[in-house]
Amino acid sequence: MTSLLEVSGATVRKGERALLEDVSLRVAPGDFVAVVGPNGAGKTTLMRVALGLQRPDAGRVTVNGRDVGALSPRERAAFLAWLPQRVQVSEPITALEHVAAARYRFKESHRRSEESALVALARVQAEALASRPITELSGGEQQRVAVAALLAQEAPLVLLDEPANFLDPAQQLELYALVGQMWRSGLGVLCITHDINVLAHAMRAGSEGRIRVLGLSKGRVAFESHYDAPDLGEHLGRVFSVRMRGVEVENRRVFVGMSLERGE
Ligand SMILES: Nc1ncnc2c1ncn2[C@@H]1O[C@H](COP(=O)(O)OP(=O)(O)OP(=O)(O)O)[C@@H](O)[C@H]1O
Repeated sequence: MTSLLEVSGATVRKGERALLEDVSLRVAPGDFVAVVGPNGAGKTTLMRVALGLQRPDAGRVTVNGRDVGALSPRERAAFLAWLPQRVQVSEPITALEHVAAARYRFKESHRRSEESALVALARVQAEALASRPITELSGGEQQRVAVAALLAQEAPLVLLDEPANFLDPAQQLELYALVGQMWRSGLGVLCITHDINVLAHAMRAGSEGRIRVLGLSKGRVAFESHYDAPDLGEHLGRVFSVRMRGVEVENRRVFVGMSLERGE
């Protein structure tokens, strides 16, 4: 399948420093690409570059074959939907209005947008939140509404920037289970996280090998692998400067970090 999103040799500099150096990746519908790396590795910079919010100093980003910078917001919204760490809404609009607004690229009546928004809210079991002001929802409820907005946008690729960062374990699990459903329904997922274990909630036994993992360190690609690769723990350990071991828990592979000293 063609890669709808292609980042080729992206480099971002701030003064003498390279925040991103020659990073490439491709995401097609049905792909799941996880970008992992420690704080400051350049993950969010890569996300901003992929979304066209930051122009790389070198390299290129294309969406459906066109330079991302040449796309209007409406055109870009037809291909890429973005789930940030936290919903940024200062106006007390309702959850329904928020989700309906994600359909702005469609030329349709307000009523039609709201009908589609209700369907999207129902898909994430959040119909009961429809008339609640979004500013009054808990972090987990807001992220569920944000996932409904992603669905309502009907874009073939979703970009997630550590969307579970502020959520408790139960809410994290729920959010990534939803992401897994979206992936299985055929969407392409580019997911940035410093905690690889959240991905275990998105996959089903047997699908680990389909999750590509790109490790970033100091702005560079440190490794490219798959979730089921035997040496993934070693790769992760190297970029996070710990020892990492993959262990099976209830048929899922998770990674446990241990200090370097105790192993030596
Ligand atoms: N506008 C900026 N000016 C200068 N340095 C910046 C700017 N934005 C980011 N940086 C630096 O670039 C590096 C990469 O930042 P980035 O936010 O992409 O990392 P990250 O991997 O997403 O980190 P985290 O996991 O902490 O969110 C960091 O060292 C950061 O301090």
